[in-house]
Amino acid sequence: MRFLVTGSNGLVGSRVCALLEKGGHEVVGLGRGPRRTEGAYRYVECDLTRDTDVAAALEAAAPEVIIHPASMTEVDACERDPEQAYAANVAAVAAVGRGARKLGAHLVHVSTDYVFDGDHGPYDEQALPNPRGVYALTKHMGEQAARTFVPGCAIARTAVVYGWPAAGRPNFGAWLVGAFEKGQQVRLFEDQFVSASFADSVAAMLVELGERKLGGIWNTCGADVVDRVSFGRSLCEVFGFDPGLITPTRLVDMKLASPRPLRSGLKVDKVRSQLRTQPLSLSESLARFHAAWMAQRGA
Ligand SMILES: NC(=O)C1=CN([C@@H]2O[C@H](COP(=O)(O)OP(=O)(O)OC[C@H]3O[C@@H](n4cnc5c(N)ncnc54)[C@H](OP(=O)(O)O)[C@@H]3O)[C@@H](O)[C@H]2O)C=CC1
Ligand SMILES: Cc1cn([C@H]2C[C@H](O)[C@@H](COP(=O)(O)OP(=O)(O)O[C@H]3O[C@@H](C)C(=O)[C@@H](O)[C@H]3O)O2)c(=O)[nH]c1=O
Repeated sequence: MRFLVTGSNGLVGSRVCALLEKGGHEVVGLGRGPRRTEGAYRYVECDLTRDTDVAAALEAAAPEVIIHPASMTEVDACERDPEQAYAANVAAVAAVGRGARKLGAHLVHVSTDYVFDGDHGPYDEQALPNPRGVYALTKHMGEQAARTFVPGCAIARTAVVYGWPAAGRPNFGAWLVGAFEKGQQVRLFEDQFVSASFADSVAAMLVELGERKLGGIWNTCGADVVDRVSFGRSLCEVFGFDPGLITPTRLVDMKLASPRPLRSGLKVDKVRSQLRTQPLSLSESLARFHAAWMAQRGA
């Protein structure tokens, strides 16, 4: 099948491209600026906030399926720059959706657990979003934009994605490993509960949604809901780092620009029962994360 993947320089997009290539699919990766990932798949430079460029790139690639992870993902930067956040997380989705509609392509749109307020998580696919903060609001609007142009699209919500090697912005897991390796103290939120997700596993679920052209909402994330301190301590155990480097703190004490959901987390019963790709437990995810880290160090 012919796939087009946006955000191919990013964490999720790079994994999706690699997996599709491995699966024998024809892949076009779309990214902003020069290519920053390996692989034999075709790379096309495209700023998704430029409607006419998006239309032209999609038409030229003529994909059967589009997987759309590209997004402005720095939560606090979105809060400070709503114009940019709207352009990347809403208008760009509309542009991709319009192109998909014109081509009759299936669309797998990638979204987030942050569409929920985090008052009563974990959430299943039926739960009603109540976004707080600019990143969350724009991601929620992005979901509506995708559904407006491609009613049969898949909305794949994921959460706290981490992986090695880190592509795109520094991810939570890679950031922790970097700090612990240097013996640096980190302050971790003890009161935010999340479905942390291993990037390769998320990519595998997105690929299955694309290959099977499934529509509707899907929680494509890790199987366990965990607070950030427990995640850090589990990571220390698997990697052999000192858990004493973790100072538990409350999210509110970090005085971040954007609000974040506290009791978040996504339920994975639907994915478990309907996808062949099964969500990974935290311990399996961390074991794979560690293996990838060791492999890159040549160990
Ligand atoms: N990472 C996480 O913890 C989570 C992510 N998600 C969602 O998953 C998806 C993938 O995230 P992830 O891979 O981790 O994020 P990354 O930040 O690693 O990748 C996002 C990519 O989108 C690209 N991009 C942003 N704006 C544009 C634009 N205007 N034109 C073209 N490309 C653009 C970025 O390009 P550039 O490199 O040039 O900036 C980057 O390569 C996103 O939709 C995100 O909302 C959901 C929950 C958690
Ligand atoms: C989690 C955490 C982060 N930090 C720092 C690291 C980093 O500089 C900054 C933000 O961290 P994170 O990126 O992990 O947190 P955050 O930006 O909230 O992560 C979110 O990203 C978006 C894309 C999503 O969709 C969400 O699911 C979620 O993964 O705060 C701490 O100091 N302590 C902590 O406990």
